[in-house]
Amino acid sequence: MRLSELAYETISPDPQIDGLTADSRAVSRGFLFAALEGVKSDGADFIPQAEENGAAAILARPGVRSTLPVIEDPEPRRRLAQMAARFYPRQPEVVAGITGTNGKTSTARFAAQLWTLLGYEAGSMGTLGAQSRVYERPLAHTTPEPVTLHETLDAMARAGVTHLAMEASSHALAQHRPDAVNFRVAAFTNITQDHLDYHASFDDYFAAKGRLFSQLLTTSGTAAINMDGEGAQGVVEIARARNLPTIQTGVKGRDVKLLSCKPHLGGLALEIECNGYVYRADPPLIGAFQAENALLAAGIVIAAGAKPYDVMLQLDNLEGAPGRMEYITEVWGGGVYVDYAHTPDAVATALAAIRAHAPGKVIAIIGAGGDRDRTKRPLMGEAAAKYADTVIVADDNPRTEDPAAIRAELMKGCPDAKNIGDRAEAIATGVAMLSEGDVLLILGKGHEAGQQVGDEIFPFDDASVARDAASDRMKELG
Ligand SMILES: CC(=O)N[C@H]1[C@@H](OP(=O)(O)OP(=O)(O)OC[C@H]2O[C@@H](n3ccc(=O)[nH]c3=O)[C@H](O)[C@@H]2O)O[C@H](CO)[C@@H](O)[C@@H]1O[C@H](C)C(=O)N[C@@H](C)C(=O)N[C@H](CCC(=O)O)C(=O)O
Ligand SMILES: Nc1ncnc2c1ncn2[C@@H]1O[C@H](COP(=O)(O)OP(=O)(O)OP(=O)(O)O)[C@@H](O)[C@H]1O
Ligand SMILES: N[C@H](CCC[C@H](N)C(=O)O)C(=O)O
Ligand SMILES: [Mg+2]
Repeated sequence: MRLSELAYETISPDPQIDGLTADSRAVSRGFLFAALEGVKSDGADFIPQAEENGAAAILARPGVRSTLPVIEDPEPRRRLAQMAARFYPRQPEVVAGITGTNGKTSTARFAAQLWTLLGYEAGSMGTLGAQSRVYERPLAHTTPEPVTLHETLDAMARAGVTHLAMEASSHALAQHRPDAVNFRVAAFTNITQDHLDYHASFDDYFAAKGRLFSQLLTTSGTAAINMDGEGAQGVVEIARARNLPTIQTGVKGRDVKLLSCKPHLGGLALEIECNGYVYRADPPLIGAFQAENALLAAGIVIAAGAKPYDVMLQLDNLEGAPGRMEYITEVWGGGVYVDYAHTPDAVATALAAIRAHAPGKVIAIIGAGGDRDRTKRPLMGEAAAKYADTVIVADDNPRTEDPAAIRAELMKGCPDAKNIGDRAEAIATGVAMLSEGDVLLILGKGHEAGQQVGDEIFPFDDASVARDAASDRMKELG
């Protein structure tokens, strides 16, 4: 493709472009290099390296110099997204974007499952990677940077995926990563505190999420909104200002209304009103909050054109996402579960929810990642102290921070907690406390397969460590 076709402007000379990237280290001969200002460095400083690696053109903010043809744009991130979408032009026919602090991954998986059950070739993209029956790819980000994003969308569409549910993280929305995706549906789970290390204020955080509805959702699109989620009203207002139809779900929902939710040992007994009819469903999902995500997923699928009746009949068949309230093993009549709660609201929600599935004590392991929002740590500790009978504070991806200091910040909210940095030891300690009817809920890492210390990632999987600890404990008990 010529630079002029990629950039949609007349330019001379007009070189052939064979690829594009925002990382000078990934530049090959014939590539366009997008020089972007980041948090740590300025991509413009790497133009000489890109030139040396054989770049054919540069995209940069006005005033940046190079010996190569330069496409100047005051919003180079958005322009890169548009170029990536031209370079990798295919997208699944229906793409639903899902934003919110908690529940994106679960909702994306549920929507993809519902579409698949209805006979569509469907997929999901997000924290668990790009997944579908016909195409899979691991991803480093929940919402990848635009080149990887459009390469993946293109590959999925070529493989036959027609319906895709993808997570849109607030970082991605603030950085215009998904700006060139054709969103037919935009969905909102909730907004509570997270990522205040990156967004200057809570209002900024909401504004980033709001972009999905105010700017990225197409004018013929529909907003699906979990009305029980914090912040839902703000999203309804954005949709109203654009005259966009909404599908409102949840107890407070108008279109897919939750009449009752009764958690039992193996799942959730739901009563739902939709389109004038009442439906009963009993999906094997743990945690009443999963009903919000399941109904929002139903709202997405209905917004994309499926018949409400067909969708409602499939809710029984939903399966939880890996690492989200996932049952792992049993010890002495007590259950061990793994969950991905890493915000104050998620810790509170997950622990409150597990009670309904646990007649005995609730033991929680919590941790908080390094190089992330520090102000959420004591609040996570407080939530754990409030909703669990016993709390153990353990390490969770300390990254470049001092793990003991992170734990001390968590402990401010739960001073009576046990402080056990080593995560395997913390899990073994939790397992040893279990008796009949109790639950150990290991929070924060969910599906993750590693513990990041400094720049190194050591293999670590909560589920398999818990299984080993449980089998050791059972041997010990004879
Ligand atoms: C805060 C954030 O989102 N940072 C992302 C951002 O980094 P940055 O702006 O700091 O980049 P930088 O290091 O300053 O570099 C600026 C530019 O120079 C380029 N560069 C840099 C060095 C070099 O030698 N050559 C070069 O060209 C970089 O590629 C970049 O384009 O751009 C980088 C390149 O695309 C990303 O890898 C990086 O993600 C970091 C690693 C990250 O951890 N991001 C997380 C917080 C994130 O995005 N998370 C959300 C989900 C969060 C959630 O919902 O829970 C996600 O969608 O995954
Ligand atoms: N609707 C909800 N309301 C409150 N908490 C929820 C909800 N759904 C999920 N959670 C909690 O949030 C955790 C993360 O869920 P999930 O992975 O689906 O969210 P996410 O938004 O994709 O998170 P991330 O931003 O890390 O990708 C769950 O493990 C659970 O503890
Ligand atoms: N997407 C989230 C994941 C957090 C998971 C937790 N295990 C941590 O490392 O903080 C983030 O990057 O903030
Ligand atoms: Mg996610």
